[in-house]
Amino acid sequence: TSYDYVVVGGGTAGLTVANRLSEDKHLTVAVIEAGFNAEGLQEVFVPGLIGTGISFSTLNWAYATVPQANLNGRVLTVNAGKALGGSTIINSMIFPRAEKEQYDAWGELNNDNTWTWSALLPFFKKSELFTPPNKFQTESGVRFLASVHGFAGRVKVGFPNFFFEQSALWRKAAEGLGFPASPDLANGDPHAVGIAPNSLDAANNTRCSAACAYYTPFQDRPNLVVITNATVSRILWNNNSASGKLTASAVEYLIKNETWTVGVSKEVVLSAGTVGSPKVLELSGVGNSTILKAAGVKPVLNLPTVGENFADHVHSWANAFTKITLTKDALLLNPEFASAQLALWFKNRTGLYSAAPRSLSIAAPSDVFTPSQLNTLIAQAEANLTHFASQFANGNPALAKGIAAQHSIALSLYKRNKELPLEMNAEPGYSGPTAFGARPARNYTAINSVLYAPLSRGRTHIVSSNPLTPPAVDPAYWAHPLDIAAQVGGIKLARRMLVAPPLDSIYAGEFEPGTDKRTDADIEEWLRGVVASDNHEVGSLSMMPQSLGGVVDTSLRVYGTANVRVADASIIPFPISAHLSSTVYMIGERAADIIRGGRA
Ligand SMILES: Cc1cc2nc3c(=O)[nH]c(=O)nc-3n(C[C@H](O)[C@H](O)[C@H](O)COP(=O)(O)OP(=O)(O)OC[C@H]3O[C@@H](n4cnc5c(N)ncnc54)[C@H](O)[C@@H]3O)c2cc1C
Repeated sequence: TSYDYVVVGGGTAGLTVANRLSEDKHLTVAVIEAGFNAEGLQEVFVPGLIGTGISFSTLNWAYATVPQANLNGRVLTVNAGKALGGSTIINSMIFPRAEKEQYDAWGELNNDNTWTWSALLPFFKKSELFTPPNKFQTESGVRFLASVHGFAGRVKVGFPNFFFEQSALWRKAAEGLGFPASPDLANGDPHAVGIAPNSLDAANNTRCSAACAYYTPFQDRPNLVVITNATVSRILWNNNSASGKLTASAVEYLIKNETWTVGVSKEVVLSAGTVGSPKVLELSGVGNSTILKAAGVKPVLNLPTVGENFADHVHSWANAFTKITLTKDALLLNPEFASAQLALWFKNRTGLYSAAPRSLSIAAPSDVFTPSQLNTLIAQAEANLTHFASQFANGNPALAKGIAAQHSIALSLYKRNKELPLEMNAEPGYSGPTAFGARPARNYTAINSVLYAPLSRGRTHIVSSNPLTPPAVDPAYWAHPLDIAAQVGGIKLARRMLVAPPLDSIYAGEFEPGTDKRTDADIEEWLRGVVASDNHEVGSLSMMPQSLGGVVDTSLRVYGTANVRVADASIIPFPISAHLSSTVYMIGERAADIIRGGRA
């Protein structure tokens, strides 16, 4: 069999592209997905069951990193969904957007004004089916701007039916510390505090994943075929291409141990995610020839930056005991209460399980550093710019220029107080590194502090020609001093928040990092032992000019190939100040529009 388009990976962007291409009845589209359709599992569709059941065990690639040199040699886990719908099956459903300036910087890096906030906003809207807040939600603090949302798209976006009291106290505390109240965290100006929209079907309070949005309602389309439980091993190439460029002719995949192939008459779209997509390219012979040969793969096209420029957000926390008893901890502390709440959710879609997180704020440098600290940090980063850019580029001179260009943009945004280094979000219950049984059995308030603008860059590469062998993922966390300073600053800001009025009214003492961690050095040392991936990996097949070490052009086509494009988080050139899924849907919409010649 042969299809016009074969999409590798039925995740966030993959299903978006497949859906939009198959709107044209004359096109045939196949999606090949390693996981299964998990839409019917309650741990998937009930918002408050995020992370429970088999979410994190089975529906998860759980990529292990190589030991992290700057984090005491620890091996961390980068989670990524393995199911139809990809990471939107297991993610936290938080659905804001990054700041305008960062999308504009994609255009600046690529000298292409079709990749800017204003050019991309229509594609954000196209993906979205937004339900405005009802009276209860508005009274509970939800605010929104109709002008930035889409009302006829596919991904259902709305707000939960339950709001924790401590989250409201935290939002007021953040406002007291100078964060503006956000009119809408998807408006491109997220230096503010507010309640983020969720990828949630407001009509019945269920998760809306990429499968819910772009597959389930369209599964009867005769020209759309989805093959699940099928792991793509490689792209097969046509030897005598007229264009002189590498041309995909088929895609090979494994079901159990059996090998299958499917023909491609137009294009392959790689949507296997930031770790999965470079893996498939490398297994297909496209990448750094030295790395491929070492893994036992015959090089077909030397494109040395495949898998490089990898970056991820870094998660940390500060938490305190709280006087409030209606927290997420109550569900763990009291199983009977938890059963009653779950029954309540099934009965009328309310209660603690109806709430996906979360109230959040995005901090600017001025919230984290004093002016003199910031000046010193920026001066040091500028002085060492070429040093770090070439260190992170793994010996590739073009990529060194690309990373230097990314760092210059980030630092100039830092100077204008426009780079947003940290997300601070309030967790109405424990969030931190200590397991349930190992911490005091109490109620908590936690502030997650997530490094959003890391300058560190790492890589992901295959180590074997066996498609079932996981790649070596090296995010190189904390390889840049500004990243460390920002993350330490985030913990100090989280501590200030925990005791700021009116949140101080429920404060019952700090648990973590703990009052013995007093100096910056104490905090830094503690963080090295506990920080985690925020599962927001980007950049491994970056959209940048080839002269800057990019892998895809602004049509998302892999350099040197005639008919292979990439649509997923791997094309995002540098980390952005938001949870990623809304941006990845936008990329999927844009990719389909480009493929259909802007006629969609
Ligand atoms: C635990 C967690 C929490 C998160 N929380 C949030 C959040 O609250 N809000 C938010 O906006 N973002 C969140 N994110 C991030 C966001 O969900 C992802 O960045 C985004 O969904 C990635 O989209 P993608 O299309 O790049 O990849 P994915 O959606 O991961 O899709 C890749 C797909 O390819 C498949 N695949 C991979 N390799 C192969 C292969 N060889 N053959 C066949 N199929 C393959 C995978 O199984 C998967 O279905 C979270 C992510 C995780 C993991």
